[in-house]
Parts: sequence; structure tokens; C-alpha cells
Amino acid sequence: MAAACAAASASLSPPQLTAQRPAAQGRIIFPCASAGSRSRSLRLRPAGRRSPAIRSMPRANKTVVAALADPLKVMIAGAPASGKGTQCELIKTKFGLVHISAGDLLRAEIAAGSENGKQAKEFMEKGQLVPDEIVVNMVKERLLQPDAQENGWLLDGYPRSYSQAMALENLEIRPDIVILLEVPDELLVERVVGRRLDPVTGKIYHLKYSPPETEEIASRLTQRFDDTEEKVKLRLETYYQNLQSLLSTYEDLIVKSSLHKAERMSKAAMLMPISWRSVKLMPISWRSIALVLLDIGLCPADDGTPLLFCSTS
Ligand SMILES: Nc1ncnc2c1ncn2[C@@H]1O[C@H](COP(=O)(O)OP(=O)(O)O)[C@@H](O)[C@H]1O
Repeated sequence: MAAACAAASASLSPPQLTAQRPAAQGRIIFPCASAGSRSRSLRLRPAGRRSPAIRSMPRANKTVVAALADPLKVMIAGAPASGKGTQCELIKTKFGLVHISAGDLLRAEIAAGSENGKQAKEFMEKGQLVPDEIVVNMVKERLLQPDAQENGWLLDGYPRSYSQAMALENLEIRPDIVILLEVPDELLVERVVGRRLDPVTGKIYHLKYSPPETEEIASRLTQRFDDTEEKVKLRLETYYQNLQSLLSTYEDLIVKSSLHKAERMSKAAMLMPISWRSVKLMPISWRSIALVLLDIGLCPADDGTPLLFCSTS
């Protein structure tokens, strides 16, 4: 396991899926895991024996062999302010996936003043799920667009109910891995209430843990209309009511990052039990990629707690 992890995790640079993704054989380049480490490739070929050329390579140059025809598909779930946005940025950058956030799609509808947006806002203000009639098609259409089909996708905040999960299952749209971020509620409320957005750069700040660098930035920060203590409590309630449907639909694909455990464990101790079960259950073709995904690193969040998937490069 450790050797496989090391081999896979050493290969990190933005994937070049589009240009080099033939049906049964391709090549993904991942960024270096840390400054100074060499860029290595994950060579994708039909499962089976490695070629003599690969077998005879010196260990440091060996590529990880995996069968892969399709681009990576990742789902990420977690309570409000559990860190989905931060992790999505890092995963997106590492793997070149198209980030599709259901919440962002809805906010774009609101900003555009569309009928869907107007209806959605009423539910969002109450911390409730926006009805399927609006959300399901919106997400489905985005997932089916060519960029997501070609580069793979990172779906954030969808599905949030059994019916939404089934809508994807009926279309035979399944992720390769589902990342679930677990963070204690008291931290979540504090994170949400202090969260601010810089509308110019898109950067997220926290008034206490990650304050704006200058007065000028501070003066233009905005707060999401549903980021109040009262509303986040409602959003949390909705989240927990619907979590079970996600867990049961993707039971075999879920990788959990549990913050309360992470606080007490070393990086290795935390990553192994999380990753090992899912990796074993995952189709052979995705094992090496899952190992890469799970070994990107660990670094503190703004409030000092550890997060998975922080960039180490
Ligand atoms: N899959 C979804 N189904 C229904 N409503 C959604 C969905 N995703 C987001 N929403 C609505 O948008 C709001 C904001 O979602 P999001 O931006 O993901 O933030 P958070 O995860 O922090 O609540 C939710 O509270 C909900 O009202």
C-alpha cells in the first residue's frame, strides 16, 4: 500500500485528458507533489500485464499502470462551510476537472434575474432545498456539456436528496469517487457567520481566521444572503435530513474526511483508513487515481484545523 501510494502520489500535474485520451489507452500527467519533486506520468492502458519496457524501468521512473477510458468524475459533499469550496479549487487545479457547484448555478440564475432564480431564492432564503424541477435539469445539462464530458467533472452540492441521486442514476451518471467532508457543527456555524466574499477576485475570506489583506479589500467584501447564524442552522438541519440518501446511494464510493478524527491523528494514520476501504472497493482502473487523490496532502484550514486535499506544491 505504502509503495503504491508513493508511486501514485509522486505523479501530480494538470491532467491532459482531452488531447491524450484514446478509448482504451491514454496518459495523465499530474503535477509534482512537492516543489522539486519530478513530474511523473500515470500511464493508462488496458488492465493486464505491464509491457517489458515498463517492467524493466528503474523504480523511480516507473509509471503506474491502470485501465481507463473515461475522465475522472468526482462528487464532493459536506455541510455548509465544511470546506467544499476550498477543496474544490485544489482538486480542480490538480486534476483539470470542471467544477460544477449546484449552489453557484442557482446563484447565477438569481443574478440573471431568471424565473428559476426568483423561485430558487425563496427556498434558499429559508435554508431549504430548491425543488427538483429547477435543480435536476440545471445540473444535468451542465454535466452533459462537452467540457465536463471531455475533462471530467467535480460535482459539488449535488445530489442532496434521494430523488436527485436517482435522477443521476437513471441517466447512468455515476461518480468514480464521492468525497464527504465531516466537520463538527460548532465550527461550521462560526465559519459561515464570518465568511465573506471579495466580488472582484472571487476570493473567500473569514473575518477572524483569514481577514482581508487591505482596507480597500475589506470595504468591498460581501456576505452571502444565507450566511447568517439563523439560516445556517436551518441549512444544517436540511443537510442532515438528506445525508442518508447520499450515503446509501454511493455507499461503495464514499471517502470520508472526518475532522474530529483528523485532529487526533497523524497524516498517515488519518488517510489510510479513509482511503483503504474505498480504494479496495473501487474498480481496479481507478485505484491509482484514488491514491493520488487521497495523497495530495494535509494542511491547516484558516481556523487551524486540518483539511484534506491541500496543495503541497
Ligand atoms: N442540490 C441542490 N438541491 C436543492 N437545493 C440546492 C442544491 N444545492 C444548493 N441548493 C440550494 O442552494 C443553497 C446554497 O447551497 P451551497 O452554495 O452549496 O451552500 P452550502 O452547501 O454552504 O449550503 C442551499 O442552502 C440550497 O437552498
